[in-house]
Order: sequence, then C-alpha cells, then structure tokens
Amino acid sequence: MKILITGSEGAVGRCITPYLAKEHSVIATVYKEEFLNKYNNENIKELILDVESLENCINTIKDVDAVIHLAGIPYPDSSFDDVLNKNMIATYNILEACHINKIKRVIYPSSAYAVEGYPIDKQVETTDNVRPKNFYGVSKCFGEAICSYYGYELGLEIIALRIAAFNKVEIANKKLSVRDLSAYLSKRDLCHLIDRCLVSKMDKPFYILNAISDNTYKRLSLENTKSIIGYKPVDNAFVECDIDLKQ
Ligand SMILES: NC(=O)c1ccc[n+]([C@@H]2O[C@H](COP(=O)([O-])OP(=O)(O)OC[C@H]3O[C@@H](n4cnc5c(N)ncnc54)[C@H](O)[C@@H]3O)[C@@H](O)[C@H]2O)c1
Ligand SMILES: O=C(O)[C@H]1O[C@@H](O)[C@H](O)[C@@H](O)[C@@H]1O
Repeated sequence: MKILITGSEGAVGRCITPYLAKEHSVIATVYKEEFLNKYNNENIKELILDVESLENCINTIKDVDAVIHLAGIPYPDSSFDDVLNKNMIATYNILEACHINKIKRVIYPSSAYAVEGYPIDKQVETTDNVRPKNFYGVSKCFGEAICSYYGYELGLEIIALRIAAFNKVEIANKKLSVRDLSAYLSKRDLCHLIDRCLVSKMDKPFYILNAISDNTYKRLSLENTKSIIGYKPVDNAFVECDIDLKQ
C-alpha cells in the first residue's frame, strides 16, 4: 500500500512511520523543514505539509491508498484558539483533500479526552455519548463528527481511534496515575492496531474504536476493537512487561 502520514515527526508518527515502511511505501509529511531527512529508508519519502493550509493539503494528499492524520495539538490543557486551527480546521482540510483526491481510507487519531468527563470508575464504550472535559476533547468530538460526515455522506472509509495514554515513559518508574495505567497503549500494540485499521474490510464507512493495551482495568472498552477489526493487544500496563520504553 501507499500511505501518507501527517505530523509524522511527532510521538505517534515516529513510532509508526518506520514500522509501516517495512511493508508499505510511506510518504512521511512534516510541519517544517527542520523535521526533514530523519530517515534513510527507500520506502519513506519525506515532504513538508502544513495541514492548516487547505491548498497545500489538496496539492500533497494524492495518489495514496490511505492517510493517517497525526498532525495537530495533543495537549489536554489547550485553549479553544489552539485547537481551532490545528485540530478542527486542519482536520476539515485533510478530509476535504481526501474527498477531492478520492483517497479510500483515513485513520484519524481521536482521543480518550472525547469522553474524559465520565468518572474514572466507568469503563467507557464507544456507544456512550461524548463527554469532553476540556477544549482538546471538544476538538476530538468535532473530529469524530466530521469524520462521520465524510464517511457516511461523502464516501470515505474512516476509522477514528480513541488513543489515550500512548507509550507513557513514566510506567518504568511506576509513576503513572490510575487513569494513565488504565488508558495505556504500548508501541507494539499501536503498530498492530494501525495495521488492522489499514487492512480490515469495513462494513460501515465510519467506526469509532478504542485504542488501549490489554490493561487489567480498562478505561475504555476493547470489545468492538477486538471483534470489528481483529485487534489482539499483548501488553498490559498493570503487570511487569517487556516494553522497551527507550525506543
Ligand atoms: N500521544 C498520545 O498519547 C495521544 C493520545 C490520543 C490522541 N493522540 C493524537 O494523536 C495525534 C498525534 O499525537 P502525538 O502525540 O504524536 O503529538 P505530537 O505533538 O508529538 O505530534 C504532532 C505533530 O503535529 C505537528 N504539527 C503541528 N502543527 C502542524 C501543522 N500546521 N501542519 C503539520 N504538522 C503540524 C507538530 O510538529 C507535531 O510534531 C494528535 O492528533 C493527538 O491528539 C495522541
Ligand atoms: O489525547 C490523549 O488522550 C493524550 O494526550 C496526551 O498529550 C496526554 O499526555 C495523555 O495523557 C492523553 O491521554
């Protein structure tokens, strides 16, 4: 497959870009020139793409099978102004470019923050109403809604993954909060999950799926992720595990 990644220089992008390049041809787009030339890999082509420009998105996002849209702001304490351009308008730009250029599938990283307002002792299902706790979470609810629109009404195939505490390094020192332990997602579980999102046949044009490891207590239910796309997580933040946190 040919896959384009936005914000590939970020934490999630640095994990999945080299992984996907083992089997696929990857266009790793970055925000600025200083992030270019990080890979010496014939399966990875590096380009600049500012996702806040619709014109740039339309000109760059073409001739690929799938787009993984990671560019944006991942901070729960962001202001409305922060997320308006970088998360909300940028997500519109990506989906509009994908629609115009007939891209088949999009993977959108939503967040547990779309439902973080629920008490910590509730395990949240993807069928529960959204309940954001901050403007970052609001921007992810917007992202899920606009993905649903482009999926059901405009023909794209889109999976919104509610990623939570991805690869938190504090696990090594046992400093993670109960929330972060129960929402933990390891690198290898993320890579496997992205694989499943790319290859699984979709019987609806839009899914919201939870994205955590097989933690003993799960903040987010994994039933749908397992049954719909065959996700088989192997890590568990509550037990001693062999995750190499320095990678
Ligand atoms: N890391 C997590 O635990 C986590 C959890 C849930 C969801 N997510 C989501 O996954 C995505 C990636 O998260 P991350 O942790 O890799 O974040 P990150 O901040 O490490 O990476 C995001 C990248 O986007 C780039 N960027 C910012 N503005 C841009 C623009 N205008 N054009 C192009 N690129 C731009 C930044 O340079 C940055 O490297 C985000 O949407 C985040 O909300 C992450
Ligand atoms: O989007 C998210 O869920 C995550 O965003 C990251 O930036 C936070 O550090 C992490 O705690 C969140 O779980």
